[in-house]
Amino acid sequence: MNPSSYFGNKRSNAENPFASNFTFGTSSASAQDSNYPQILKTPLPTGNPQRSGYKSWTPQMGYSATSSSAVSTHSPSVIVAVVEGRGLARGEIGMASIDLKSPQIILSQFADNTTYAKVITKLKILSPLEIIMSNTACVVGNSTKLFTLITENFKNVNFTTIQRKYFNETKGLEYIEQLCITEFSTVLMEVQSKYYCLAAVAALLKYVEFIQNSVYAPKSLKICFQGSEQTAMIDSSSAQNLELLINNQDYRNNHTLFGVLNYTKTPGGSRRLRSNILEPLVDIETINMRLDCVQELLQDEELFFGLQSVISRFLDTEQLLSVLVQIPKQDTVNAAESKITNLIYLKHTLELVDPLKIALRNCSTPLLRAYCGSLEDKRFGIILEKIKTIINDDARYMKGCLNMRTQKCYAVRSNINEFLDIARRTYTEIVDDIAGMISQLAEKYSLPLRTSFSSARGFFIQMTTDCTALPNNQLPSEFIKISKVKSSYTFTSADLIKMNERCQESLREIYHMTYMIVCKLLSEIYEHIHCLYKLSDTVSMLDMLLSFAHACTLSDYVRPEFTDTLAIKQGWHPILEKISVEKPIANNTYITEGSNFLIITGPNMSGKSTYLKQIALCQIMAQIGSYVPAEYSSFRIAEQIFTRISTDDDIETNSSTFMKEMKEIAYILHNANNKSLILIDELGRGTNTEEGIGICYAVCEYLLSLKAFTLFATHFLELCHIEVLYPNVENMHFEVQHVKNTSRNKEAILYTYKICKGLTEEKNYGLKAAEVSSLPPSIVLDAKEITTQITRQVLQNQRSTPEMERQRAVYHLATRLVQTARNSKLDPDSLRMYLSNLKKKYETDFSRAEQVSGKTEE
Ligand SMILES: Nc1ncnc2c1ncn2[C@@H]1O[C@H](COP(=O)(O)OP(=O)(O)OP(=O)(O)O)[C@@H](O)[C@H]1O
Repeated sequence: MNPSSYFGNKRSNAENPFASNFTFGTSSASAQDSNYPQILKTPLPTGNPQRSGYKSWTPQMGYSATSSSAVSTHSPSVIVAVVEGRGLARGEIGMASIDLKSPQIILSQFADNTTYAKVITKLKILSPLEIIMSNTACVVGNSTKLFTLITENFKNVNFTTIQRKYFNETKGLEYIEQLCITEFSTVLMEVQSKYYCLAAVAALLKYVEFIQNSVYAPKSLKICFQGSEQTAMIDSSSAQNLELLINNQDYRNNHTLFGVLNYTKTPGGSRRLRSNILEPLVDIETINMRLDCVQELLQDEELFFGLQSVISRFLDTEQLLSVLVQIPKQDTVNAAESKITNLIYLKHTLELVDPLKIALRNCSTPLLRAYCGSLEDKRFGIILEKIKTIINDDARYMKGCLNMRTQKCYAVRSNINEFLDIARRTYTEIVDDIAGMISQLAEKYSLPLRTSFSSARGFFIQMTTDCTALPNNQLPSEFIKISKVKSSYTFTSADLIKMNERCQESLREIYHMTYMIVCKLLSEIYEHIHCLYKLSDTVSMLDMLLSFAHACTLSDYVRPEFTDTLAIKQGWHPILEKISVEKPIANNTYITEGSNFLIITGPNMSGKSTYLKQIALCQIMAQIGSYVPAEYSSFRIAEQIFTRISTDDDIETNSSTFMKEMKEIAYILHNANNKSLILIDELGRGTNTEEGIGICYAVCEYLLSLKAFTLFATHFLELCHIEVLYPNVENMHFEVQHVKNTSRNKEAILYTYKICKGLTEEKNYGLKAAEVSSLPPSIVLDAKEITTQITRQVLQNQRSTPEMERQRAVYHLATRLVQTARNSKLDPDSLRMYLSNLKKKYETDFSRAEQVSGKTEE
């Protein structure tokens, strides 16, 4: 039997019209091989495709192996095809992506603006290994703006251009019809008129099948369509500023939001958490369903520990599926070994379904019940029964390469293939001979020798002793390839090398015969295998929810509510809590539509940036279904979260820091809407004060035209004046205290990290900081004098008139009335009565209030 056909492969090599044209390298160029990231093509060194090393691919080229890996803590395994509409359809984007570790294709199509913010953000979230675009996007001297932007933003990602003809929507539809598993076939209805994502998927699959040197089995892929509306958008620089996944000081440590929440036990759970943090939900019902689960897990210890113990035994189900649904084009030893391993993993995974059901049997929340229900699928039992007819009951996943090698060797039951039984007896004899030979050598030289094994060296000898205990301080000459780590020696002998070779040879035979049996078995169970998609979804979601509950047990988080107000009582910064010995000082936050713009002032180091970040982190935690670090919290769903926060370790020059600031702020202004959460910290610090204030003022005025919730931290006290002009602005500040340092007879600042109403009364705190630094006293004195003069002038200009104050009061009254009317559960008649009573009471102010409230409503 040809193992390649065990899935009933209709798209085999022989039938592939292109097959003869392809010149693939060795199997080392396969993405299944763990070397895959190391063999990529040279990354694009500059934004200019005409000069640089991006590659243009045609099927005739196959896949060349010449390059370095893209560095990332999360090893990239996603390939994305991007295509843009032409002519009138410019700006309409089609995307298709596949994760090589998970057999899932995600399609999307959306309209983007001229900055292509959505495409760039989506790509950043995918953190792709490779991006594929049409060759027409980068015609020499006439590249499209999308191509230029992508190449500029993804300098370390590999680019491949493919002829436009491969972006073929008809082929895309055919691919989906052929490859999508039945459970997800409704995707066809969603995408059949979405030509750009269909075109992208056609190019993507054609390319992936050839670089992988394998085809996907029919009806084997989960294919989903994802518009851009279901999740909140967090652009990549905000994700970086907020340290969602990577710590800005040291990328290796886990002082990030991901680090705070990640108590997942499976790779799938951790991937799910990662993608949720980058794309929080916006649907309150779904978020609340998750929160119900977390609450139940927190209230029911037995459920929590029972579930955690089962989930932690799962392997990477998505990766397993990914390998199971691929049909290798060449039958190599590696392919055989990998299929046998995967069948053992599959058995191990299916054996966990019953324990998982038992752990969930008493749960009550709808989402947990739904996941429990999904485990009732009969196909799990059918597959397991079939596997058990061929595979030994005790064949299971074990840690350690020798253990796993033994499991693979003896996986198939005896008496199924008599030649296999003979080969295994031979293998056992060789292994016994090796052990016997090593104990003889130990006796011969009176040395404490042990048999060891590694996948690279096979069997070798290990000895832990001091060399001075040896005759002449040397090992006997019979031992070769000696290496020493601390007091442990490892070596081999010529005889042992020969025996290892015999061992390998018999193993190859065993693997070959086992592979044949495994392939036949897989062909029988293949029709049922798609239930694993459900299982991997269940496991990764349960793992993430358990992780949220686990994080709550370590700190006093609270369940968030969702209203139209952002109200956090005594909230704290979750990452700061993780890294500091003492619990951070907690603070309140209150932002409503009528008071949606906070200007935050305070001396250096008083806690402004920390406060801003804490709010965004709490918002994200709430929107992914986690509890949040506070005593009480209520959030308005944010459709986008924008931050402009200066990072301390900015190594760029002043001018480029300024340009970065401007780019970031322009991005916010282009994309913010009424449902955004915007955090801006120290805007304009990269230029002189007057210009800085000017820029801040203009930006604030623009943002004030939106109903977005904005927090604006600044050292420019002049900005606080906006509160007088705009009633929806509120000044807040971080309080500090002054204490006498008796030993030095000087005043020192004590940071309270407490936020209070109003603008900071601290003046010249920069000068105070300069005073305690090593700046010469004469310079500090001069600086003080000049500052006093300037401040006097500024304060004079800032004084508000009685009319301004009155307008402010009226506005506040008006907004409060509008809110009361909205929130009240009164029937229309009672409401009218209530308002007319109020009107009588505050006749004059009320008529103004009505005018202003009318304006607000508009
Ligand atoms: N709520 C808090 N509880 C405890 N420590 C805090 C708190 N907020 C801030 N800190 C500590 O104070 C340090 C300075 O805070 P932060 O950077 O937020 O100040 P800042 O006002 O933004 O300063 P600058 O204006 O110089 O940028 C932080 O690194 C943190 O260690």
